[in-house]
Amino acid sequence: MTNPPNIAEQLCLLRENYAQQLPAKLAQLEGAFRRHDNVVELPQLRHLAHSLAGSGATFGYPALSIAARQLETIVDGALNDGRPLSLEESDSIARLIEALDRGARTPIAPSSVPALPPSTVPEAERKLIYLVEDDASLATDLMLQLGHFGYTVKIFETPKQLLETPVDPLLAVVLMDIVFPQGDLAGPEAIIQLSIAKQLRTPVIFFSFRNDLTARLAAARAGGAAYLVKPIDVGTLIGRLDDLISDLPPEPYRVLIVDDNGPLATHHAFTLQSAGISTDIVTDPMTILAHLDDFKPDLVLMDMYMPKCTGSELAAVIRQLDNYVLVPIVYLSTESDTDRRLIAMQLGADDFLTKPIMPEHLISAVSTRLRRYRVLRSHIEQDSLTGLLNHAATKDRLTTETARATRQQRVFCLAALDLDNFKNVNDTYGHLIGDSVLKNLAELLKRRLRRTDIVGRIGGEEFVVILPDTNAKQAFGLLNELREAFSLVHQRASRGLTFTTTFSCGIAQYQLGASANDVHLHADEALYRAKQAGRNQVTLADDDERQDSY
Ligand SMILES: Nc1nc2c(ncn2[C@@H]2O[C@H](COP(=O)(O)OP(=O)(O)OP(=O)(O)O)[C@@H](O)[C@H]2O)c(=O)[nH]1
Repeated sequence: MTNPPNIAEQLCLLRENYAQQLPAKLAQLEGAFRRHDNVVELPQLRHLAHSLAGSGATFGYPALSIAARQLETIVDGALNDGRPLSLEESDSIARLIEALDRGARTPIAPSSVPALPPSTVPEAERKLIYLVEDDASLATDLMLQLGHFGYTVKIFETPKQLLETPVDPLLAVVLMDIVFPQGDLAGPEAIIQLSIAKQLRTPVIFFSFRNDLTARLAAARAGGAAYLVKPIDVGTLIGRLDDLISDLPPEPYRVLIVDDNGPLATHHAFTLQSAGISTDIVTDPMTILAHLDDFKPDLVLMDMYMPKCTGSELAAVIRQLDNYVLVPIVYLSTESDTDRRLIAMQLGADDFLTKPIMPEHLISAVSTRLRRYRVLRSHIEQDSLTGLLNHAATKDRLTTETARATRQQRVFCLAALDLDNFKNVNDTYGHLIGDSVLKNLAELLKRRLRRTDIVGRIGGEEFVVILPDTNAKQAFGLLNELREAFSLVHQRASRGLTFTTTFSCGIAQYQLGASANDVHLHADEALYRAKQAGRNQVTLADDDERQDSY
């Protein structure tokens, strides 16, 4: 998300620019009216009136907007009948032009833009965990295990040590044992003290070999967010941590604004950005396909009438694209004619918002639709076991990434991962334990990769990772690190037994002109070679191997 430094100032600047350009726009409209006997001028007159009707109120000229809208309706009538303006209509327009002039001289104060939500510490930085555990070997083991998933763990041997340490602002969670040499409930007692003394707000997970009601009650009274019984299953712990840290700022919503009126589009963009929504603007509708691919909007906010093509035509085009069949398309228009609205909606749009619109109304209307869309999309795209993208969604993302790389001459890598001898895991420990291995790998990939990386589960024990703007050498280093980390994760079987397992990986770097299928095929071939060479390794596709040696 790119928020401008001061949105209120930027909006003020837009208003000033608009005010400066207004006399010229009115003169242009008057000129077009003077030549109205020439029927060719009428569309131009309507266009100018339409533009003023849509933008006037947004920039503080509501009276001008109303007059322009009336003028547009009159010209529209004549144009629809294919005739020149009648004498009566010309008189009305002359009066409306006077009203436009008056409206231009009486701007109203701008409505305030909602303040930005309070900033949160970025996700990448909120991975610090305090672990309070007197068994040094258990503490070290847990620290290493959590480290594989990208968490930083600080160990305290006693609750007293924790009480004496200033709380780090980046602290995400406290992991607290219950029993210490100092007392059978020393852990929860220390947390109560800490909460009072330092107003600890961080969630606490208690863990213990004790599984009795007294211990659990003490943990609950100390405000524990979860209770785990030793031996701790890392997968379960990671799941709890994820639940607790899920108040992290979600990926910002993305709104694509399509409007040939640049200042108006910018105004809407600033309004939405003030609510933390990321925006992209299209002023030339003919460039929309590239914007869709690059920006991947969660909603398209569209003007109805633009030169070159109308909003409805554009909506119909968007609906032809498989990836955008569901994305909400909302018109932001001065159109009030119900029939025309209905026709426009039939071509694929979801709703109409009427211009001018108050900033808070725009934000609220757009946010509701964005939330609904994200929930719907996650149901359709997620693999239910791991929460990663499913096969179809991953394929879509790969196609999109390939198109983007081709167009922008960028690089990306595709990594194909497959668990080694997974059938043995299922046969030895059972299908449920196999499932938890799959979940653990998914967690590791989610936690250790960038937000911009795309992770999907495309088959039973097959995963892929798309790494945008990453070359083969970088991808090799990264996946090899993940391979090693995963091989060290203690997978928990029944009766406290643990085992380790590995994956093999093939990586292909996108080569200019290649298709999504080509890239996938090359990654699969490299994966096959990794399996043939003994498993638990990362192999590059032939082409990439020749380009660099490692
Ligand atoms: N637990 C679990 N197992 C699954 C799932 N989907 C597929 N599998 C199992 O994954 C195993 C895949 O086995 P194979 O394709 O023979 O490969 P492998 O044993 O992993 O051996 P290599 O790939 O050659 O290293 C089969 O036993 C499948 O039953 C799932 O959702 N859960």
